[in-house]
Amino acid sequence: MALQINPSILSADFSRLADEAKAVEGADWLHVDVMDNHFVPNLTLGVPVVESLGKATETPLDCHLMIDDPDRWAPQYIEAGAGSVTFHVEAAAAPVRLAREIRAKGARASMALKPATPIEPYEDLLPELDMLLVMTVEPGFGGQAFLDIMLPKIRRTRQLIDKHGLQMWLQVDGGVSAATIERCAEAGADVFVAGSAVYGADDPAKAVQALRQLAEKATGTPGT
Ligand SMILES: O=C(CO)[C@H](O)[C@H](O)COP(=O)(O)O
Repeated sequence: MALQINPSILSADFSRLADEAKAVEGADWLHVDVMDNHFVPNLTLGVPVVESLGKATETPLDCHLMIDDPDRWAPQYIEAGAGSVTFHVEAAAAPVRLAREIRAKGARASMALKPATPIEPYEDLLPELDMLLVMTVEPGFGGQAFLDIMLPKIRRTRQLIDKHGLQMWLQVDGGVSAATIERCAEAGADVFVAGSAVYGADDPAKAVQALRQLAEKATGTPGT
């Protein structure tokens, strides 16, 4: 199992996005939170900014669409340079068709679950996905406290992935920090989004390394 740390640009200084992206080169992916002020009560950035970010960094872009109508918008984020696109199952009209379209366009297909959305109804969809994102805060804002009531869902999702013999990744996002990453890793997550824990640190690149070491220690697994 590869362990990956994905800094979330949501916690960066938006007036210096290119520099902030460069500050975490060495991370596995740059997590880009797209919010539309409808699906979540916050507004961040859209396709043109993703396109510019892609030109500013060598780190591949992991775009998390917290938006209504991802069926319509996801292809545009791939064309803008996203290497992985996550849509919310609560917002997608046709999640299977959307996952297939994302893969057909050459990106990794990922589906997210808000905290109150269970994994079990979506077991049969797992083979259509390259990653499943279990939100560990209510989506919309960085800097929230980790919801440890999500740990059983992370465990159950890992069991389903293993039961089906899938190689897909299991991502967690929200409140992931030095204080919580080991519990997430022990529960079976292998991709960790961290916003304030990385960009709130004096040295974001060192914070990425420190988080990676903690996740590796918790699982006894070297990362990528
Ligand atoms: O999706 C998100 C919020 O909806 C962010 O990626 C997440 O909150 C990261 O910030 P932090 O690590 O500070 O919680």
